[in-house]
Amino acid sequence: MSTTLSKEPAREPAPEPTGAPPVFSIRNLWKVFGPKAERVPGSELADLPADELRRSTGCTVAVRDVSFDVHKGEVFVVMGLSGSGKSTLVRCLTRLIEPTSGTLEIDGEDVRAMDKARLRELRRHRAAMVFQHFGLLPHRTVLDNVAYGLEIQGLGKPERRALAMKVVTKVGLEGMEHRRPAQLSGGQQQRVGLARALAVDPEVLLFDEPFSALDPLIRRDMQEEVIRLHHEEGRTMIFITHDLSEALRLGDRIALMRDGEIVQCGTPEEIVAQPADDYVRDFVRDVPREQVITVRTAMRAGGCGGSDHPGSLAPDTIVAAAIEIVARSGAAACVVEDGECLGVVDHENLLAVVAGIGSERAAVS
Ligand SMILES: Nc1ncnc2c1ncn2[C@@H]1O[C@H](COP(=O)(O)OP(=O)(O)OP(=O)(O)O)[C@@H](O)[C@H]1O
Repeated sequence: MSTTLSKEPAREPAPEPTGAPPVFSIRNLWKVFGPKAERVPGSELADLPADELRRSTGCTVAVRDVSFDVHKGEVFVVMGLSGSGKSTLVRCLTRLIEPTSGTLEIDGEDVRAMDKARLRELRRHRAAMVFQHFGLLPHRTVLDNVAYGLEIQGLGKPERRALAMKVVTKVGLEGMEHRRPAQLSGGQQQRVGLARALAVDPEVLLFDEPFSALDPLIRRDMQEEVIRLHHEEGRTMIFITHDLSEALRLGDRIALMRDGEIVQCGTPEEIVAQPADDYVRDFVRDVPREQVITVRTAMRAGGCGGSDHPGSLAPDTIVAAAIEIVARSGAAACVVEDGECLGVVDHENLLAVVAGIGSERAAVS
């Protein structure tokens, strides 16, 4: 799998959990499709190979005993190959697909116990979904498509149009608000889909492979748009993709799925530097490691012993940037945080990252 990444510096880390309940908290979640699905989770049937289970019971395990939290302000990416269970998992979060077993909370509230009205409220106000096929209404203008969710909420025409116009501007569609969807490019239509989800000001945005139908340049544009919006608003986002470079670019954390299970959940750096097993290792094999791994992982821990800290790199500096600095100065550089020297990087540590030697042993804090 070949991967290209931007040469942007390492992204700001996601906010640390504050002790507030996670936005989403998922424990031992299963989704089994088929007759009498509820007998499968946790039973011997669940251990059968997928083909055999299907033959003997007519059931398919799409999500298998999955647990994770999504924290406020985080971009959480669910990644995996086709059929690994990404869409099913994310649709279970708002019960667009009914989970078979497990617990599921949003802000500490039990989603599985919600009645129809509460669920509608959840989907409309709290967790809005942006789909790959944008589902725009063809006879409505851009503005009225964006205002659609507000109309459902019962907002009057002038208010909803004013609000929608603000969001249209935010996603860069100003001047196109009176066009109809057919008069827009695919990328512009996707922006309308994004604006429509943003207009209801949801606590969480759920993206289901929203950009996979777009050509690579427009796709890149939209990824940057999402990063920009996230920086501006700090909104919690859950993003499905099967594209590794998209996951690495967007995710604060990535859950990598295989056959319905999460095989590893961690920061892009953890996944690239410390793959949990051979499957993940193979998945990330072609990632340009120097653009994901930081000097915090690459450094030889322990202060330099001096006080002027030559080079003085922040711990989240990516190795690619550190290589340039060390190569220019011809000397080792210190990794410094709050005036304290955490360690030193030199040619040898930095080259080891590029070569994929040793960093799996290093701790990623
Ligand atoms: N309604 C359904 N009935 C039976 N099996 C289903 C149903 N929906 C999904 N599946 C199966 O569940 C598994 C996971 O599917 P899912 O669509 O969640 O995967 P995905 O990772 O999102 O794939 P893709 O990237 O192709 O969309 C697959 O084996 C799929 O065939």
